[in-house]
Amino acid sequence: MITVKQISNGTRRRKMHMHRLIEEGIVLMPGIYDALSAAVLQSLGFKAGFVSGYAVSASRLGMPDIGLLTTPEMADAARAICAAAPNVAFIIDADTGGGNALNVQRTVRDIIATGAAGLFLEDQVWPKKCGKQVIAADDHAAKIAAAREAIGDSDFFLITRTDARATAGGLAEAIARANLYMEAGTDACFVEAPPRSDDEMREVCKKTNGFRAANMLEGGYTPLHTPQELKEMGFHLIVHSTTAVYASARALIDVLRALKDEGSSRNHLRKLTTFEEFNGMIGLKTLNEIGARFEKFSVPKN
Ligand SMILES: C[C@@](O)(CC(=O)O)C(=O)O
Ligand SMILES: [Mg+2]
Repeated sequence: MITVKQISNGTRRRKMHMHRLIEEGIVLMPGIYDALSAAVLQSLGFKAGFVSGYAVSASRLGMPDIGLLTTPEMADAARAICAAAPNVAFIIDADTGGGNALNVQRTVRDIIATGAAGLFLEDQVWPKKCGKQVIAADDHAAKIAAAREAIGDSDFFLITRTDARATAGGLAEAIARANLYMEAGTDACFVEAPPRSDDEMREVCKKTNGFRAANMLEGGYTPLHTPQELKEMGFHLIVHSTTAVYASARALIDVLRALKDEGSSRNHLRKLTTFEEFNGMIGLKTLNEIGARFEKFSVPKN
């Protein structure tokens, strides 16, 4: 097992929250996209979650993930999400960080201020193109160094994603980039776009240094695996970026179609949460208790 000490270079010195979660076991991070999906995640006891650009773009803009969602919009979403589920460590999908090294530093500071535990920074050309293109490896390494500088002493975890697998350089280029980015100061790498077989996934783990993330994208090229299987391959973090947003869309389509067709929801109540379950999930009881304490409050008289 890789230890924090082994992957630390001179600029990263202390154990962060995410390092502790990794040491407890492989970290499963469902992708969520708003305060409600974050509250569901927390109510189920997840310790970590991923704020997916794909899902936030869909839920906030009703648009595909093609670079239309802006970095401040993502920070705003992250703020609401972190406030709704303070017990969960969230990694925010910061895409390319909004531009050059200066934009990246501003993005890092903005995202730290949301209360998030870390972010993803990818080497794609911005705005994203159909057919992936990546910026020069050294330019992205410079953005990582800039992000590391902005992180400073904050308890904040940096995951760098490379999309070079889908370009002419293929898997070898993606692996070389992942290792360069580790040298530049990232905490973990994520070779995306994607490892297309178990053999490629194992090769990524064998040939890259540091912590590794895998993305389990339903309907994608990468085979879907359990946490145990991914751990045995050598991964440390698992992102399920689309599971929750696809599940929500499925549930909405099914129940609203039934309502449209039948004019009533009465035959479909099992597909809905109950009033009690829903209120419990968003903390009504606790908030009522706090409210009641202050209703009875009076300043003690000497
Ligand atoms: C992880 C992702 O970036 C989707 C992807 O490109 O694989 C997201 O936004 O959830
Ligand atoms: Mg994304």
